Amino acid sequence: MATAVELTGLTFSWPGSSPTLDINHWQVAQGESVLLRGASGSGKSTLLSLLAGINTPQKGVIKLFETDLSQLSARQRDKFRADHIGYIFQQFNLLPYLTAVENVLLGVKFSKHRQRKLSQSATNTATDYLLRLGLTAAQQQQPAAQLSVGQQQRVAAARALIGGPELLIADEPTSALDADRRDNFIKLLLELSAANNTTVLFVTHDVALAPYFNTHVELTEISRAMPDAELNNA
Ligand SMILES: Nc1ncnc2c1ncn2[C@@H]1O[C@H](COP(=O)(O)OP(=O)(O)OP(=O)(O)O)[C@@H](O)[C@H]1O
Repeated sequence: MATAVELTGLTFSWPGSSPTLDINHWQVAQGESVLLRGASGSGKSTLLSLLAGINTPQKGVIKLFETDLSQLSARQRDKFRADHIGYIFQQFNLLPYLTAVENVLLGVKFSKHRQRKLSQSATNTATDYLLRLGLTAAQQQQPAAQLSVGQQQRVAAARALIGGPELLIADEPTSALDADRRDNFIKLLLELSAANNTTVLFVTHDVALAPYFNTHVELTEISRAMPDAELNNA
């Protein structure tokens, strides 16, 4: 099976700190759905930011679908991210004055590659995803700032999924959802991902989500670094 993610000899430190991550080797196969767990402060979001090319490691190689990110300029990394990665951030990063639909459309706006993968118009896809995620037609036309936190979370998911990115990175995307909505959300997210052969890396503290994923990884299993005090009892 083709490899989606491959990390080799990777270390990353924030300025003035001991290494947050020290990963000898880790790989994820294409189409796999990975649940990534770890204590608070252990470096999960840091790892995701490296995979998305937002930060770069001091040492080591990050390959995504055979592309070595270190060989790309910052601009090329931005393009690579826009084309191939859907990212659901912990804080969603929606534009507050744009409507829910307009926010979702941002997911394909900067990528011809993702536009070409749409099977219907971008707007129809956006409204279809939002409807399936439980936002009414009226809610879809509201500015993001007027939506509840749980609704914003689902808008962020639709934006990440539109245009079938090869890799979906999700950082605690269910924290604001109640149990019913969370289960529907995760099922739909994985269903849409599987339909597009999207590889999923999903960070959560919620153990109830474990059965939905085919691979479970604890950050300390792949990274030797033991950063700050919060890890002492991990
Ligand atoms: N922008 C930053 N600048 C400096 N240090 C940072 C920055 N972001 C994170 N860190 C540090 O890196 C370490 C790992 O943080 P990170 O956010 O990756 O952990 P996490 O596992 O995602 O935590 P949580 O589960 O609480 O979200 C922490 O010690 C944190 O203080």
